[in-house]
Amino acid sequence: MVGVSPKIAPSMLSSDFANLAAEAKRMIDLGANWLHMDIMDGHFVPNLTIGAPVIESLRKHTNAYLDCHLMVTNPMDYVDQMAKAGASGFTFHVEVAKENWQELVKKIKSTGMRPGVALKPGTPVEQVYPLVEGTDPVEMVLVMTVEPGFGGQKFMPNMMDKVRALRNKYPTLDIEVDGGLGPSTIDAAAAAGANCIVAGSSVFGAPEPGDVISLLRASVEKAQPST
Ligand SMILES: O=C(CO)[C@H](O)[C@H](O)COP(=O)(O)O
Ligand SMILES: [Fe+2]
Repeated sequence: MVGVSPKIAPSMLSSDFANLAAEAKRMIDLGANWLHMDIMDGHFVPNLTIGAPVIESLRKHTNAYLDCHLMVTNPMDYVDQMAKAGASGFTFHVEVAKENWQELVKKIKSTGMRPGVALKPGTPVEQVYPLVEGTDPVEMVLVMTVEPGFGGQKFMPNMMDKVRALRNKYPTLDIEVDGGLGPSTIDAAAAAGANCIVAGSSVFGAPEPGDVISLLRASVEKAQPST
């Protein structure tokens, strides 16, 4: 398998929001590649988290890649504000972009952010193929391995069929998995071909978060030795 490099992305949803800058620095110092930022609007999902003002505040304290996962009903409304705030990646959900994904991807790219598309557990993987193959393709697919909305849920192993299908079709695509990833589930995700690993509760809840980050990376490297 032609692999792509591992990116370990602690989900800051599980961090201490009152100390976000320090938590971000701690994760990067422990070896994280990206910081995963969960933006929720209380409408697309039944939870409300952070938005552009928090990204803007955090950006003043870190140069890290901010991997923003937009769980919102109207992603187009967020592009300019997230770009201005300093987001690095902008991953929207395919379920709310069936009509306007081409325009949306173009707009994300025009701001300099990196476009990605996410899909919920109930969404067939075929729905994202046109977005990967378009003239303005997305650069990452995020496969949700829990129902979006909350951290700390149980990994859904049957989502690995989607990851395998994507990896077989797109050997160099960044494929991210999000939800319930940790030491007991990473091998399944890595073997299926995921290279971008989001992990919230398993990292922040560990006595030694750095050990979990290293273990996640080692599993991806072992499964994809060409990286
Ligand atoms: O998008 C998300 C929830 O919708 C989070 O990124 C995800 O749940 C990470 O948390 P954990 O690793 O604890 O499952
Ligand atoms: Fe997420």
